[in-house]
Amino acid sequence: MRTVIVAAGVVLEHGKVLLSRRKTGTHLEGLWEFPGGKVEAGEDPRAALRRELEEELGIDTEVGEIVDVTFHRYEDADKAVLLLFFEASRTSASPEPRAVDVAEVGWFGPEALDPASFPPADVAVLAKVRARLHG
Ligand SMILES: Nc1nc2c([nH]c(=O)n2[C@@H]2O[C@H](COP(=O)(O)OP(=O)(O)OP(=O)(O)O)[C@@H](O)[C@H]2O)c(=O)[nH]1
Repeated sequence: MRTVIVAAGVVLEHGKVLLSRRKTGTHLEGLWEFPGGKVEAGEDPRAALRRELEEELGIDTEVGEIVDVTFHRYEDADKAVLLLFFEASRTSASPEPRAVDVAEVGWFGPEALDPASFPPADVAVLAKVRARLHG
């Protein structure tokens, strides 16, 4: 089984977190997730996250500290993911997020962070993000 490295962003603004929904036809289609994607061979994970946020949501960001690192095996897809969740913030010049290459995008409060709507690999980080939103 191969392991893919994925960089995902925890973008908080005004007590809400930015989430995107996976497109139909992809692995885990329809679920909400922290926007991001695969780190390419030789790519700096923070640079990968900036690139993915630009490609998928059209936003310009600065990537900060690690929020969580998780590992999960998706037996059905015959792949494992090493997920690097980073704090990220929009630069002052950034456009508003829009669904460029995701099904949907939006800002959500803590009550929306129901693990049933997210990939199983996100359970631990969801608890941390919920705590940050309440804090
Ligand atoms: N961006 C993101 N990906 C996540 C999260 N949680 C999680 O399990 N993943 C998994 O990490 C992988 C992200 O890769 P991707 O979005 O670039 O890849 P993909 O579906 O196009 O994969 P494929 O090209 O292998 O079919 C997917 O398997 C996705 O299900 C999350 O919160 N954010």
